[in-house]
Amino acid sequence: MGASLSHLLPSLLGKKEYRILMWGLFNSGKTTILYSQLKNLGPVDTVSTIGFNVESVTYNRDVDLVVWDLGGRDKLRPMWGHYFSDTAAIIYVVDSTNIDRLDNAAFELRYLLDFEGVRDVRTAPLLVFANKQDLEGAKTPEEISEALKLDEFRNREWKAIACSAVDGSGIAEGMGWLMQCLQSKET
Ligand SMILES: Nc1nc2c(ncn2[C@@H]2O[C@H](COP(=O)(O)OP(=O)(O)OP(=O)(O)O)[C@@H](O)[C@H]2O)c(=O)[nH]1
Ligand SMILES: [Mg+2]
Repeated sequence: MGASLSHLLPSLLGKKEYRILMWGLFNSGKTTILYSQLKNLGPVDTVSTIGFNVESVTYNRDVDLVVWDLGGRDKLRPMWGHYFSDTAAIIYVVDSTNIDRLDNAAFELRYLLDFEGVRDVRTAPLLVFANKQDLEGAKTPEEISEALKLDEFRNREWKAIACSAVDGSGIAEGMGWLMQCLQSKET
């Protein structure tokens, strides 16, 4: 009862609520982005996520987000269809310093986007966070876009943005782009 009322409250107040799915290889920085930056909790110690985290995030006065952070090691992929209905947008997080795993990151991104039965994900805008830019050797968002072959995605809006989950750079820019995509879809 409490949960369903709290779910209804934003729409009763005229607030928009968007469900956002965040994924990427393990250790890419998803949980750090969620708690340190989106929930604004400051530095956090994370452990590799088993299953998922789901959190409500107040984006601004008019918009709430429900962010699903799926563990990169998740063995529960057959269950994905249960989480994804009404997904408005996807955030894909990449460790920009881990060049050896970029091919794998490209493969796993397609696995997610092709996932059967995930109707809304087929057109949802895609924000790629090229994370860990505070570390030496981080690839640029252009290099990450190329490695992930993002220009193959012709039927959805996408953008790669440099960020650091540790110092917060780029997070607001990325989320701002995503919100613009979502709001322009509605007008
Ligand atoms: N230097 C630096 N370290 C980061 C950054 N983002 C995350 N980390 C570190 O990378 C490690 C993994 O971060 P997590 O947020 O747990 O990664 P995850 O993507 O949630 O991993 P899984 O839950 O296993 O899928 C942690 O030690 C973080 O402190 C970043 O932007 N810069
Ligand atoms: Mg995690």
